[in-house]
Amino acid sequence: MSPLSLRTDHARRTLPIASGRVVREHVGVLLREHRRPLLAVLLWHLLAAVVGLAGPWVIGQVVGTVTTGRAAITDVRVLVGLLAAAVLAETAVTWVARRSSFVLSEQVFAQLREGFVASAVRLPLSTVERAGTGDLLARTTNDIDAISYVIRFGIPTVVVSCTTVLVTGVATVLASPLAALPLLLTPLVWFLPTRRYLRLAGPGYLWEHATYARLNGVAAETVEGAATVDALGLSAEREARFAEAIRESHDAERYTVGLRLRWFPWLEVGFFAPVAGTLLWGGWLAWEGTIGVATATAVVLYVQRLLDPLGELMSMLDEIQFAATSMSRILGVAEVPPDRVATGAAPSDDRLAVDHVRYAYREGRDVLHGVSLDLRPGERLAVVGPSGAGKSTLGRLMAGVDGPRTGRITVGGVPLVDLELDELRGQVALVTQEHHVFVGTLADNLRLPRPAATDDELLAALDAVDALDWARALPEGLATTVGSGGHPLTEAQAQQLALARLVLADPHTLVLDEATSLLDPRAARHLERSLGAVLTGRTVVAIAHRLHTAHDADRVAVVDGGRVAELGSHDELLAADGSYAALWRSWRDEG
Ligand SMILES: Nc1ncnc2c1ncn2[C@@H]1O[C@H](COP(=O)(O)OP(=O)(O)OP(=O)(O)O)[C@@H](O)[C@H]1O
Repeated sequence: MSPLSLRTDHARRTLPIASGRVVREHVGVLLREHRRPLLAVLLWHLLAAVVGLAGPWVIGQVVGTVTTGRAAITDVRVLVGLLAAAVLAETAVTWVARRSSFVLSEQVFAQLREGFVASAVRLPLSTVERAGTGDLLARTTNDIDAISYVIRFGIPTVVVSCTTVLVTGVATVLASPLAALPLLLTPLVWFLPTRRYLRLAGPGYLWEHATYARLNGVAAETVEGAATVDALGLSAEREARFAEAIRESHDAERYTVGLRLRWFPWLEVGFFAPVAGTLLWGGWLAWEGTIGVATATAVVLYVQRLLDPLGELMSMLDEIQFAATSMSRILGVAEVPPDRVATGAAPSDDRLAVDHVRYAYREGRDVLHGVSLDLRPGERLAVVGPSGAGKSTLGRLMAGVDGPRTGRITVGGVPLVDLELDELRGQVALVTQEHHVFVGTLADNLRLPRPAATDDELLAALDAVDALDWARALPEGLATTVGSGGHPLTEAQAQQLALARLVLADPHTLVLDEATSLLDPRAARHLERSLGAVLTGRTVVAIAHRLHTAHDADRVAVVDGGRVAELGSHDELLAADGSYAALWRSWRDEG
């Protein structure tokens, strides 16, 4: 497979990538929004470039005066004084110009980063899961870094270089159009190689970025699953994955380095040809007497002065090309369509209803085939069935994590996906085995669902889940920093923290997805007591993998092959003698 078709393959698997037109439009909007400061920056740099012209002109005068052989020492002194003043003025104006462009760059960068963070946190969970965390991580780190470099150093460099090149170029031509002719060599040498480079570099850099995303994904997965890697002896497998991801990055980098290696020599030729040209050509013109020595000297110095900014401009062009692909990845995050649009409709009651729901993770492959279920407020419904039947998928849909492909899941008559997320979480919540403790105080962690909760309410929520004792025993109580790097919490404590958050969110319906199955039995019993307190008075859907949960439930739904095969109370289903009765008998006999 060619590098570029590989790149396209990568792009399909990752989050969207904005088109070049979207990137250009966004840059246009940014420039328009910062029009005034940008104009000020341009004027300062223009002034710096004009002041900078004085130096070569004065040197030209010194050379011209000295070569006449009749120079008075006072004339030379005056010129040297002028030169010193020109250098001082250039330094001062350049300092002000650079400072103003740095301030502008920081403002633009902050705006871009805030926009990205806002889009990233709004991403639908299903999209992040499908794309993998590596891609999002790479966009948050590598891409933001690339853009930050270009905005912080690129904008100032481009502005300085363009104005210097423009002003110096015009001054050179004004000094002597004839002597400035070798300047034309530069565009002649650069045109074709630069066009080719720009055509290939964009896709090449996109490919490179995609391989970084893959590498990040493998690294993040390995760190997150370090305990599993260790327990199952998966180091060799992880190493092989790393090696493959690194090889892919290496191939991508080789490709883009190859592009640069073929482009750079032409840049070098384009730099030095006009200097050598003006030196020879200007020298000959002065020798012939067509122009004066002072003019020839000034033209050669001007052309030489063009070299640095041109060099910086060209190397920035490469960085800009790299950052433009980063920008298309950053802006691409905002192109993910929302998976829900709040309509403002308010549920009329607490009834959750599933109506002919179909759902597919991959197009054309439904895993739920027209599921309908009506929950009775306050009941406990156990969902049982063989592995892969669609229980967890149904649970996610009933909690509004994903929207159905067709059909409706409503609460009080309003589809879950029509509710604001905050509103939804006050109606129905999913309880899983995954309980993230965020870095912050215990109080911060508890207040996530209800930022306005008082300390007393937090303590009451902890008490409700039997967690008050250990929470009080923490070094600083509610103010103790927990989460990565903070005071360590046990797995059971982290789960209780999540349950206390649920008490504060106070949804009327809970979907439990095997919430206690991974804990050791003692912790599980303790946690079940805490859970029991949270469940009281709420409608509960328990995705059950132990049948005794089903036995205790008001009703049992047997899901098989993405359909509700049986629905009724434990006794009714036993009497019906269907698949539930068979499952129950085999479980009881095993027990
Ligand atoms: N993220 C996903 N991407 C693609 N397919 C998925 C995904 N999650 C689940 N599936 C598929 O959907 C089907 C239903 O899976 P689901 O996890 O809902 O079943 P389950 O009844 O909860 O199984 P288990 O009891 O083993 O957890 C399975 O065929 C599964 O392979």
